[in-house]
Amino acid sequence: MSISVLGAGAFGTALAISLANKGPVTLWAREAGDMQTSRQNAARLPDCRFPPSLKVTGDLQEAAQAPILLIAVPMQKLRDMLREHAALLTGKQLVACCKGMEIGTGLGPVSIIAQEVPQATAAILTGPSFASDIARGLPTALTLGCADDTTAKALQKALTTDNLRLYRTTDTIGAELGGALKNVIAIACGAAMGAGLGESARAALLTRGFAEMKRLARHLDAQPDTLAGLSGFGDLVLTCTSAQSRNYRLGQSIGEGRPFDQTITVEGAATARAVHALAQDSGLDLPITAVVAALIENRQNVSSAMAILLARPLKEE
Ligand SMILES: NC(=O)C1=CN([C@@H]2O[C@H](COP(=O)(O)OP(=O)(O)OC[C@H]3O[C@@H](n4cnc5c(N)ncnc54)[C@H](O)[C@@H]3O)[C@@H](O)[C@H]2O)C=CC1
Ligand SMILES: O=C(CO)COP(=O)(O)O
Repeated sequence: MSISVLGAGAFGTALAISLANKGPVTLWAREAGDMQTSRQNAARLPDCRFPPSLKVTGDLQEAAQAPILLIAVPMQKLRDMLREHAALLTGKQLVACCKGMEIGTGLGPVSIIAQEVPQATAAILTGPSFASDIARGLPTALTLGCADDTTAKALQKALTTDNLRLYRTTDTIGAELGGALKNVIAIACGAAMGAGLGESARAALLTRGFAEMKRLARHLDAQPDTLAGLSGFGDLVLTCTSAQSRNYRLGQSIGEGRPFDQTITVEGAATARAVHALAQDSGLDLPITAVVAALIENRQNVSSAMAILLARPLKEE
């Protein structure tokens, strides 16, 4: 079954390379020209050559011929992209590969697909994976979420490769929450490390951040167990401990008081604000998310944020 990837950033390109080692793949890029001639994505994934079975196109109509379309654009761009191209995407299996919650609605990618392309089947691919690891063929395990288990099984089979092992779940809300929220906690961990607060502080933030993730999952009727899987615990561990992560690096730069390149995709910054607003509306206690939103908006610095967390009432774990 042919597959296309829509969005040719680091992750879309990496997935296209990996899947093209198994069968034909089309990668849709808004600016396809350079990649078509150089057979690599020099800007996002330098030195990862495209296999011959990977076709790059600037024509979405051509890419949208495939029944399975992986969508790898940044979360806050997803709704506009779907809306603009809804006619081409209708009836397809749309697999969101982005991680985050939308500012203004607090919704994740599966819900947004359902709203914008109601005649499509919505799924999500998420979990611990750096684009360069996938592109280089290093072993990686991810979660495929789709509400319909029969489709989930078919997508799991279609998207598994020799190096990319997929587990599946029908809990799409849990799967998308895991990928979205780990980025917020990674910013907190990076900030603590950047400010020199130490690895014990990072372990505390990671663990209490995980408690927050499960709290929000319960509130949104997701299964807290999903958060203990690859999307959630797995991605939290990866992103909170590696300077390969852009979210972690943004946190580090906040902790060190350095500016950060605004052109880099850092999903956790918008997601912190989206989730903090959702928590405020529903009276949910998400203290780490609240201080990350405050750090992003320059309403707190790392030492005042840490003081807020440490001064909270003592409670049962
Ligand atoms: N880079 C990574 O290691 C991983 C990234 N992801 C997720 O993948 C998503 C994309 O991230 P990256 O590829 O890393 O970002 P990126 O910044 O490398 O690339 C984003 C791409 O989206 C394209 N784009 C933006 N708006 C578009 C639109 N309306 N139509 C078509 N294309 C559009 C841009 O041209 C760019 O090529 C994010 O949600 C991220 O969390 C998930 C796992 C790993
Ligand atoms: O999602 C990722 C790893 O699973 C990539 O993390 P960053 O977006 O923080 O680089």
